[in-house]
Amino acid sequence: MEDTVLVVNCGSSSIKLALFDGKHRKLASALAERLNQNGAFARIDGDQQTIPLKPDASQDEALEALVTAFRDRKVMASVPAAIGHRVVHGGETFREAVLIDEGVVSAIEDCAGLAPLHNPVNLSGIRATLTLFPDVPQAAVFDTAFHQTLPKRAFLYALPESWYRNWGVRRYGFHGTSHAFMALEAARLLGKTQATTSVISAHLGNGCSITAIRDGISVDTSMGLTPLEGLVMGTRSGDVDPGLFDFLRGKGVGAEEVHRVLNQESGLLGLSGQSNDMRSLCELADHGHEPSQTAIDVFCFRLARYIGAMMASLRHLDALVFTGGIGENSARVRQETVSHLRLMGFKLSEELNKHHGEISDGRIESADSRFPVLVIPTNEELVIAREASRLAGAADPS
Ligand SMILES: Nc1ncnc2c1ncn2[C@@H]1O[C@H](COP(=O)(O)OP(=O)(O)O)[C@@H](O)[C@H]1O
Ligand SMILES: CC(=O)OP(=O)(O)O
Ligand SMILES: [Mg+2]
Repeated sequence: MEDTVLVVNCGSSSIKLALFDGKHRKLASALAERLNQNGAFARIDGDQQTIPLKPDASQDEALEALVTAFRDRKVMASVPAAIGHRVVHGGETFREAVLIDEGVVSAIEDCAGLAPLHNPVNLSGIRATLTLFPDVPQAAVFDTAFHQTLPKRAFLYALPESWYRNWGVRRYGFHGTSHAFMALEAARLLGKTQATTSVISAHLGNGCSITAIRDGISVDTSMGLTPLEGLVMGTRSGDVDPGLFDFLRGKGVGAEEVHRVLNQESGLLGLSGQSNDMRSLCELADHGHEPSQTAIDVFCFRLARYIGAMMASLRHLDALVFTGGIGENSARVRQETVSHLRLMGFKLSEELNKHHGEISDGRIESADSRFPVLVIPTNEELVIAREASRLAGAADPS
């Protein structure tokens, strides 16, 4: 058996697959998109050829096709030594990554009510690889695990206490794998240990969340019971007044419809009326499309407010960190966000913000900024691979 590790990130309409060698260097990655719709496609990154898929292929079918393509193209010569899965919601059951057995599968099923868009598809990925590789140890790595250190004052809603006790209604937080990686990488870049590093980590991808990390652990975060709370996202609204539900009921719009719109038709897409994709919105705004500029403005202002809010959880701040597709790539979003934070002493260097990849190790603040500001590429797959091989190694009797 080769000591490769396969990482599976099964989303509601996509699968991301990555293969690492025993030293956790990425050997290959692949992507299947638009699953369960009429236009599914898949490809190995860096490969022009697409992988044939049925137009309405499911997660299981796509996963099997991707694994077969890895084998056919000799990317994966034999069965992997370990498999790691991203699982979005681990509730309060999972404080850390675990090896998957029947009990773990049923506990993940129990958490599905809290993440109906994510956990069922994560489980279908797990079931598919259990069928394809029945003898390989498999680990579940939870988005929520890193946030299990939140203090009560940060995770409780001001709701009847029995809702928490009986039904687990509390703030859980997500993107923990990415935020944990930011804690580790920021410490490395700043020449410190994780246990003494305090950062505010902004993960801005399709889903967006921000976390206050004090001395290496998560102490506050913007997402809540579900990944809908907090920042403006691609199609998700983030924070709204819950009074909205009652108000719209009076207009004949039921709770289910409001829920659907808040998740799928709001955020950047809802505000711009055009796209959930920040890159497209920046282009549209450059061409004078006002609703797109408004969407960017609301996005950045909400983010800046949350950065201010996260300060309440820290004793000192080593850096503000940007990551995720938007955080890593959009100098405009970083600039507009930080421009709201002058009073707190954050200031960017225009030059470094635009060209940090070429001329600095990710630092983009100006010389007179009170705090460092970093851009760090996230690597959730690497964290999952490390966790999976650690757990598989621990399970291996040899
Ligand atoms: N150069 C860029 N400028 C602005 N936004 C970008 C750029 N590159 C990527 N993005 C944005 O990043 C977002 C996707 O982030 P990503 O982390 O890849 O998402 P996911 O959560 O699906 O992993 C999209 O809104 C995309 O437009
Ligand atoms: C939890 C969450 O929002 O995940 P994603 O960003 O992958 O949608
Ligand atoms: Mg990504």
